[in-house]
Amino acid sequence: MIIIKDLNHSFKVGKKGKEKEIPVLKDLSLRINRGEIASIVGRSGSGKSTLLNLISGFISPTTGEIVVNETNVTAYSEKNWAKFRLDHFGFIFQSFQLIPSLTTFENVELPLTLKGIDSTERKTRVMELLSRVGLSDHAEHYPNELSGGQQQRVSIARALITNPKIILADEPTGSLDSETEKEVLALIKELNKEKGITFFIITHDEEVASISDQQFHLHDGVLTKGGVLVEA
Ligand SMILES: Nc1ncnc2c1ncn2[C@@H]1O[C@H](COP(=O)(O)OP(=O)(O)OP(=O)(O)O)[C@@H](O)[C@H]1O
Repeated sequence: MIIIKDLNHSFKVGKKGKEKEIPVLKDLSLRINRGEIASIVGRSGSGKSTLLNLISGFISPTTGEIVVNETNVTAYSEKNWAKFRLDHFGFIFQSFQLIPSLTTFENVELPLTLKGIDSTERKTRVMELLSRVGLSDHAEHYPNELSGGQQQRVSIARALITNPKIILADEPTGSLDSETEKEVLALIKELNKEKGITFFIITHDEEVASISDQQFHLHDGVLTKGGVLVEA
């Protein structure tokens, strides 16, 4: 579950001493319930990535509060965030962000290695998940030996391998043709149903938004659809 209360975010731009504050997110409140697919739709520059970066602690809000899975993370240090992120979130990106020098197996295995899981358990979990996303036969392939849709399946497996409760996805089908997009969206929907994972998806695309239980529209940093009054 993600709760955002009265969030404002400004960036400082310009030369030192002459900085200007540019407000990017304005009085934003929203609630994403456990197990739902929520999407945020908005034009380029509306503040979608900024919102995702705030929810995942890569930047801190100017004012307001962020609560993730019952934890108020607003004032978390980078050290706290690093652990929290690994325990609570999986990430999917438009450009897949697989490590080119690692095989499919190794890319999916990496978050488990970072968490200190032993190699026997890693192998079992990775192979189980590769089978679930239909890539058991491609475990030894490198990213450049896979199609775009297959690469996105690897990155979905990598996002799921630590059993996070929340997946944050930034334009997950933005690099895919429309057939492959449909397959990846169907997989996201199935995984959401099977595992009860919450998905928060940034998109330009109404097709992606259409698989969502809840849609937010962001326009120039203001929620024009889906904003709620969140109780203090
Ligand atoms: N680090 C930064 N410093 C200054 N301004 C920034 C920074 N990051 C983003 N911005 C500004 O904040 C606004 C929102 O950017 P953001 O990347 O959140 O939009 P977006 O909706 O994700 O766009 P896109 O769909 O193109 O990725 C833009 O005007 C951008 O120039």
